[in-house]
Amino acid sequence: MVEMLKGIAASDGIAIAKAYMLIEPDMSFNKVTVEDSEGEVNRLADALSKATTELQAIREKAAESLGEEEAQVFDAHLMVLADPELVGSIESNVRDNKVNAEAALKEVTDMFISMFEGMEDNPYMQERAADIKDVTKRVMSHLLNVKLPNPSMINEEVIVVAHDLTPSDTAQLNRKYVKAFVTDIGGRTSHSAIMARSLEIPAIVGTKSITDTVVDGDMIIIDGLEGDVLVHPESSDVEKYNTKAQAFADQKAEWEKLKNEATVTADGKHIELAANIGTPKDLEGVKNNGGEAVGLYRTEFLYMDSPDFPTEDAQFEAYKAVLEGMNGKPVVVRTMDIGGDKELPYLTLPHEMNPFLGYRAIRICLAEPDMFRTQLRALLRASVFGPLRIMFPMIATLAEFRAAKALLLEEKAKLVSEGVAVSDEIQVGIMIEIPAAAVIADKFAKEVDFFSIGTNDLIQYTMASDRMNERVSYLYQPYNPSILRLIKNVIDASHAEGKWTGMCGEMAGDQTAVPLLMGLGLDEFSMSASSILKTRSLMKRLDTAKMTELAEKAINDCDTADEVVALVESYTK
Ligand SMILES: C=C(OP(=O)(O)O)C(=O)O
Ligand SMILES: [Mg+2]
Repeated sequence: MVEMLKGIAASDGIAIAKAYMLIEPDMSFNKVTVEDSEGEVNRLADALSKATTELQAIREKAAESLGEEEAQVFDAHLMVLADPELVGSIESNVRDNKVNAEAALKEVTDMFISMFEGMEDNPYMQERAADIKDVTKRVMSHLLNVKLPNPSMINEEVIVVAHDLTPSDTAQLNRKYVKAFVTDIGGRTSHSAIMARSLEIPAIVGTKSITDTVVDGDMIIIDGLEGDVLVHPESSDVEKYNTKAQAFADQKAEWEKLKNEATVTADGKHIELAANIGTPKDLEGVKNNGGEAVGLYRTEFLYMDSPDFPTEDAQFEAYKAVLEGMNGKPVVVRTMDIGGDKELPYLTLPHEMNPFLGYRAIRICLAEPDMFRTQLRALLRASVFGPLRIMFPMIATLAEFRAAKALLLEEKAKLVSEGVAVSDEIQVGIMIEIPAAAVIADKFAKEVDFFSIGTNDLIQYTMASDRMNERVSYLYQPYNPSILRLIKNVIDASHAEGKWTGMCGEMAGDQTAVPLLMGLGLDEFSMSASSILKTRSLMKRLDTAKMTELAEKAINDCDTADEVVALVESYTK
C-alpha cells in the first residue's frame, strides 16, 4: 500500500530509490550468569574477528572514496580491537565473574572510556576514548546480531533515512550514491537542511515519523519541492514522479542559461547575488551556479572537520584559497560560530539547558580570545588575496562589536609591526541575527561597514521558536510583518549611514521573500548556491518601484504572514 508522509521541503529535487536506514539499532541486553565461560569467550572472539573484517573493509572503502588521511581513523579502531590488554581484560571478566560476553565487554570498555575521558588536558587520550566507544559498538552489534549502519559502505543508489543528521553525518554522504535524505526532525534552517542545499541533493526534514514508517530497502520517492515522501509507490506514482523530475531538470537547464549573466531587475537595477559556503570545496558550486560573491563563509566547518583547533597557517590557507578562488569578487568570512547545534569534539563546552541561547559564537570568542586571535590573524594575513569582509556572528550589543573589533585591530597592528602585509580595505561588519541588534541598527550603523541579516536565527529569536524543532516550525514565518519590519529597520538604518545590508539567512533565497526584500532595498542576497540561478531568473522579471510598493503594503496593511503571501502572489503573477 502506498503511504504518504508530509515533511518540510528542505532541498529541491526529486529522487526515487531504496531506503537506507541510518539509525542506531537497539543495543540493549541483560547481564546474565553463564556457566560455560569458554563458550562466551569463543563468542567474544568471533565478534571481535567479524568486527575486524568489517572495519578492514570500511577502511579500504574510506581510503578509496575519502582519501588515505580520512581512512586513518579506522587504523586507530583496528588497533583497539587488537589491543591485548583490552581483550585480555574482557576475557578475564567473563571467566572470573561468569558473566555473558556483552556484560563483560561493556563493563571493561566503560572503565577505559571513563579513565581516558577523565584525562581532560590530554586530547590524545580523549580521542582514544572516542575510538573505544566506536569499536565497542561494533563488537556489541556482532554479539547481539544486529546491523550497524555503515554509510561509507553504500555502493548503490539510496535515499538515506534518519532520525536526524548531524552536520558531520551530512558531510560524509557520498553524492554518487546518496540521492536524497529524509529525517524525522529538523527544520528548513537546521544545518543538515542547509548542507543538503549546498550538496544539491533533495531533502525533506521534520516528517516526525519516517523512521517508524520505513524499513531498510523499502522503495521511496522524495519530492523535495513539496516536502512529500511516498513509501511503497506504485508504478503509476513512479511514472508521475519521473515526469516531474524531468520537468524539474528542464527548468534547471533553462536557469543554467543565466549562469554568466549579471543579476539585473526588469528596470535595470543591478543586485548582487552571492553564495553561502562551508568550505573552500564549495567554490565549485558557486562557480557552476554563477555566484557573484561569497556572502557567507561559515568558518566553523573548518573547526568541525579538524581533530584539533586548526592552526593559524591551516586557516590562512583556507581563507586564501577562497579569496583567490573568487578572482577578485568579494568574500564575507564569518568568524567561527560554534555552539547551538555545532559542537567541537576538542572544545568541552558546559552542558546547557538552552544551547541556542547560551555560550556560543562571539560569546566564546570574547571569553577565550586566544582562539579568536588565531582566526583573526589568519584572516588578516589572507586579506591581501582579495576583497575580504570580516563578519562577527551573534552580536547582541555594541560593546561586543567594539571588543571584537578592538581585538582585530590589535592583531592587525602586531602583524604590521612584524612586517606582514595586511590590506587596509577590509570591511568589518556584523550578522544581524539577534532582535536587540536589529532594533538599534541605527546605532550599529555608525560603527560597522555592513550588516548581513541572519534570518535563520533572527526569526527563531524573534518568534521564540527553536529552529531545530519541527513541532514549532510553523513559527518560522519569514513573511510575518514583524520580521519584515525588523528587516526594514536594519536596511534603512544602514542606508542612512551610507552602509550596505545583505542577507545570508535562508530567507534570501526564498522565492516568495525575494520580491519583498527587493522592495525593502536589500543590497546583497546570499544563499545556497543551488538557489542563485532561479533567483536571478525571478529578479529579471521584477520591477523595483513595483516591489517597493508591495513591501510598503505588506508592512503597513497586512496583519499576518498569509496575507503577505497572498499580496506577493498578486504582485508577481
Ligand atoms: C545565516 C545564519 O547563520 P547560521 O544559519 O549559520 O546560524 C542565520 O542565522 O541566518
Ligand atoms: Mg546564525
